[in-house]
Amino acid sequence: MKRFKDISVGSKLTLGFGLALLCTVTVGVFGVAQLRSLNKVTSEITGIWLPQVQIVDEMKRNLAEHQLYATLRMRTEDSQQMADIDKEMARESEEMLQDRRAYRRSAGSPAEQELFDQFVNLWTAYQDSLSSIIPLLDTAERTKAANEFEAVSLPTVAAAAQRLDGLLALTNQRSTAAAAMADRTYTIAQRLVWAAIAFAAVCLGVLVAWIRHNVSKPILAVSEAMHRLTRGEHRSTLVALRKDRRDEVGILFSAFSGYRASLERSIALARDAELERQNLAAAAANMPVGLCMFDAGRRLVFCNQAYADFYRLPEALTHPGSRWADLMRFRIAAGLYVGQDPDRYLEELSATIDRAERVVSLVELRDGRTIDLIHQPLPGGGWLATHHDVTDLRRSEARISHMARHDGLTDLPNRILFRERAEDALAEMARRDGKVAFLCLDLDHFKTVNDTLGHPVGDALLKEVAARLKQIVREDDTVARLGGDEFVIIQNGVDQPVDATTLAQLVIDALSAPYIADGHGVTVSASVGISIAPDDGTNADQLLKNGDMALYRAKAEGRRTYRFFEPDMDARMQARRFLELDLRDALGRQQFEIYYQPLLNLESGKVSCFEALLRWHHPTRGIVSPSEFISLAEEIGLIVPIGEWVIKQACLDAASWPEGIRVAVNLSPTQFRNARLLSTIVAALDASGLPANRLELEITETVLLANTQATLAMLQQIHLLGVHIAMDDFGTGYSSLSYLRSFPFDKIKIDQSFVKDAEDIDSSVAIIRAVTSLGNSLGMQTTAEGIETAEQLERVRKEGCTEAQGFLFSRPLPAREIPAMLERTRAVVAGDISEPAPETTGERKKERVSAGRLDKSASARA
Ligand SMILES: Nc1nc2c(ncn2[C@@H]2O[C@@H]3COP(=O)(O)O[C@H]4[C@@H](O)[C@H](n5cnc6c(=O)[nH]c(N)nc65)O[C@@H]4COP(=O)(O)O[C@H]3[C@H]2O)c(=O)[nH]1
Repeated sequence: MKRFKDISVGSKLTLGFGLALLCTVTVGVFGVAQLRSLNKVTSEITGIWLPQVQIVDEMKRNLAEHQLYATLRMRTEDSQQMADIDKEMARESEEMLQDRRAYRRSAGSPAEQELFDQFVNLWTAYQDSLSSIIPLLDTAERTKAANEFEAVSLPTVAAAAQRLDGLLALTNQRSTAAAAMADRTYTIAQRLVWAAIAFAAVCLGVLVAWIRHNVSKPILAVSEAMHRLTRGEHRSTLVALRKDRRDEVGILFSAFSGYRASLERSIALARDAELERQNLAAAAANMPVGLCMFDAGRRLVFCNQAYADFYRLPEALTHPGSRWADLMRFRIAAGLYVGQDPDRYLEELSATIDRAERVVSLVELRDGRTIDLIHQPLPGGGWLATHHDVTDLRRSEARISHMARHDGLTDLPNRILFRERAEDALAEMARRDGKVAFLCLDLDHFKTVNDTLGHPVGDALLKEVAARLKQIVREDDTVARLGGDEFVIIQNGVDQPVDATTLAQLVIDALSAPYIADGHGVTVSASVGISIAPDDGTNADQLLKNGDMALYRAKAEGRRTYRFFEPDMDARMQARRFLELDLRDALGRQQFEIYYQPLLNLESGKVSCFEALLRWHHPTRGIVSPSEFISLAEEIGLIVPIGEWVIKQACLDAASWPEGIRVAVNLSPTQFRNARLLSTIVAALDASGLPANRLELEITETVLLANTQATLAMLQQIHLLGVHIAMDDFGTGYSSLSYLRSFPFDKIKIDQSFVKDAEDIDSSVAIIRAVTSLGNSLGMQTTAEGIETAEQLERVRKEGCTEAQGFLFSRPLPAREIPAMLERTRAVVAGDISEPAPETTGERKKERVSAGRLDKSASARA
């Protein structure tokens, strides 16, 4: 059901008026009824009672006059008078008759009727008495007549008059009652009218009050709120108003609320738009891009500060309305225009504006700046132009372009520019029917330098290498760095292969000279692989690949040298890749075995140690020498797990040997840098039960290259366990005697190349002597490697070596051959054997490769 407040104001007013009307009509109808009965009473009074009273009064007068005439008639004797009186009496009688008839027509109540009837009877009796008396007057019986008149007529008249009085009294009584009733009816009617007036007044009052409260006031409030809205006070406008009404006022409220909400939205939108406009204006004003807008009349609409600053415009020219032509003339006059013909320039610009086309152009200013100009025509005429100072950007682009094509460290061309230059060189070669040599080179042991001395030293070294290379090559040649220590030289105009070898040797010599890199003295050498176009290839990729293979060969064949590409190298590289795949599975397939070679203590004449030398039983190739796979294992990161296996297995084997015989295990630099090394050694000793002092670790000088605190700390920790540390291959690497002082080695192993040369080369003998004397003074054992003959043994013994190792005593053999090796060594010491042990089955001639623990080529001494 609808709530009252939800009924519309119109309906409420209609309802109110209806109710008021109903009440008023009811009261009015009642009042009219009262007035009607009043009218009836009044009619009765005037129409009935008053005439009756008049009739009765008339009858009373007629009766009295008739009685008077009758009395006179009794007394007169004059005949004339008698006749007149008779006439009058007849008239009176006639009038009486008329009155009686009139009265009878308006007969009243039964009591009145009865009285009237009594009166009529008495009148009739009176008339009758007179009728009998009057004739007596003319006779002598006048006295009798008089008596009779007094005795009968007069009392009858009196009685009749009495009846008339009674009748009059009754009539008066009824008319008085009717008057009283009329009076009452009038009072009621009057009260009803007043009540109706009062009710109408109250209704009107209530209506007015209601309208004031419920219509006028809200309308006023809405009007006031509208005024406040107009004044901008739109926040608290309708707080006092009821908003739950559903009538016209409610609709007005909600319309107002809707209007206010929409106004608020509009205001918010306008505020946002204004904020946006301000932001845009601020952005436009502060953006680093010069911005200007001209109208169709070529007058300035807007320009920002950057635009004014770009062209150093005076303030007067930056105001809206400034003419485009003035601005341009100012810019030309200020010397910012580069061309020769300013007028023509202006004409061209003007034509561009007329064409209303979007134009993007780069404008070079006389002061060196470059402006990126975008001219954008606007729909209504005019145009918007952005002026972007791209000077720095262009420089950056040039720099980025340089960086994209040059190596960041050395500033040499990188792979991208190398490829471009290679293509140019090959194209030129094709035109001139000449040759181009690709010299691929890298540094020998650069990785070791990097790993041990740190990257800053490595970087400094590479920079110096780049500088030296640039000095060597001709201007039209290209030196590029392809990554790491990988360089390539494109040598143009090669007539003969010797031109390439000359350059290669120059490179090797230049790069092998000592360096001071980041404060460290470093010596490296370089290897070079040469491929020559068009014989070895006609595109850069092929030539590079072939040059790399030649480089690999140069490194494999001793480093610090150069090699030309040969067609079969590809096949060898393939073989190496297969070897790598096999090596990855070798440990899991238990294809490794440790061979041992005895070391003889020259003072006691007994075997003091066996060196553990790893062998790989390859399923198809037979026994593979470590010189073939250790460097590969280093490269592919397998040396750590393989080395751990060797330490564990060697300790286990040695634990079963006679007391006092140690086992020596080779450690590659990579293994030594592994943090797990110490725990591996401890675990191997624990597992085998081998005393720590029966384990010897052989490290090369490269481990000590870095000579960092971490390296020395690791050595100390291993040494503290009781493990012996030997410096292996001494003399082949950097041969810095200072390394011997940096750590208390237990043993120095003099490389076998010195032993071999000792017979012919005095310097080798001198070196052996110097090392043994140094070892003696530092309390270190000195072991001569590679003893193959009794003479060599005698020589090293004479030079003071304390230990000897070589084929004379035994070749490296499996662990099960230990007793046989001990037997043979005793025979050698006793002088029963003076020839080197024969080569065993499957053992191949060892290749001297210079990587990892195999770094002991004779060439390294050079
Ligand atoms: N011509 C000649 N050679 C002799 C003579 N006496 C010993 N040799 C050879 O000289 C090498 C001595 O080992 P190395 O200098 O530590 O040189 C080792 C060592 O640096 C490395 N190597 C061997 N086993 C391992 C290993 O388990 N771990 C690591 N990291 N390197 C190993 O491989 C190198 C080569 O090992 P092998 O081929 O076994 O070669 C052995 C041995 O067979 C001799 O009188 N004449």
